[in-house]
Amino acid sequence: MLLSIEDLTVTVPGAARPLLESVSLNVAEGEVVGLVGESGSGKSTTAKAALGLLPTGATTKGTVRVDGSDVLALRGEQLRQHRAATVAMIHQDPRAALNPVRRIGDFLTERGATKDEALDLLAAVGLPDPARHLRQRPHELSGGMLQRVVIAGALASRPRLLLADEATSALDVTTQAEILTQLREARESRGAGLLFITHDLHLAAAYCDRVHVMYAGRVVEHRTANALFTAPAHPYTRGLLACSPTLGESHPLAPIPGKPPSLSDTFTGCPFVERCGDAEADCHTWQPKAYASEGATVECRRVALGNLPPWAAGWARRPPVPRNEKEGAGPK
Ligand SMILES: Nc1ncnc2c1ncn2[C@@H]1O[C@H](COP(=O)(O)OP(=O)(O)OP(=O)(O)O)[C@@H](O)[C@H]1O
Repeated sequence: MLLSIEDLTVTVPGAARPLLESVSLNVAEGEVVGLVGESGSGKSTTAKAALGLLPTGATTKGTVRVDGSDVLALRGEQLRQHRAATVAMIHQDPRAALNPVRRIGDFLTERGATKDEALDLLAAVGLPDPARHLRQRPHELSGGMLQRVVIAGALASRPRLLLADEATSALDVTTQAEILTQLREARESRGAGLLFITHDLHLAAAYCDRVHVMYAGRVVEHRTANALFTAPAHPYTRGLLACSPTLGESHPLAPIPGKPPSLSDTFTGCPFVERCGDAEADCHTWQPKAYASEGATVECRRVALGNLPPWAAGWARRPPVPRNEKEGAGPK
């Protein structure tokens, strides 16, 4: 497995609850894995953990392995090498990644590309005039072109794992589609894995092989993209689908009531209970844990009990079992 995050909990001083709690997530070679959720759910913190980049003063439990290396144990030169060569992160704002006074060519060669490779990379990400772009500075290119440059820069070091954090969210839909295609091709031709972070569940479902849904620092559902889209099991996933518009389908948008919790909010039971239209009294005291069935996991007491709301009936053909506990240790 290229990226393997096991039961990761990240706590920072001053926060009433962990930033991440019991997060488990894998990305295999050549795979595109999605990470979705509202703002503050912990998506970026999860991706940064793969870079060994955690908030100052953070304490951790659990493991993060990339290509076999125990990332949280890397220090000094090993950590620098890991960030420079094994993993590459692409952010939403390309201008933040580029030095405004340096030429595009310098940006690529600083990342290990020769001049010929830099030309090939710019062509590979769909830029029209690579030779000219090499001599240009960031202010001479549009936002969409700069994002392609940043992707070329991420590929220059031939990383094993690409982390795309809302990498296409600021772009118009045509440019977004082209960049997603370039990322997929880059991944296929290089056998890299891609962790794709977005707040757009429809985009994740269309683009990824598997999707993790995060809420309040936890992975509340993990399924194949198709299963997540056609038969969401967690009420939060269903809420995300119901409040995002789709082309060609007319359905009234139904926002999820309430707000995502902040780091000062603590929970006595399921973190989603206050916003959940399907909650029962016991959900207020139910300690969340992941239940697994047929390669998927979900953290919902009703699903764990088999007491499914009608819309989640497609979830499991056999009773789910707790992922982290012995079979039989069922929910309250
Ligand atoms: N360095 C830090 N120190 C303290 N808290 C942090 C730090 N970085 C992130 N957080 C907090 O951790 C929580 C998760 O943040 P994170 O950026 O991972 O969420 P996200 O899902 O990526 O959100 P967004 O979509 O807005 O980027 C938030 O409440 C955030 O304020």
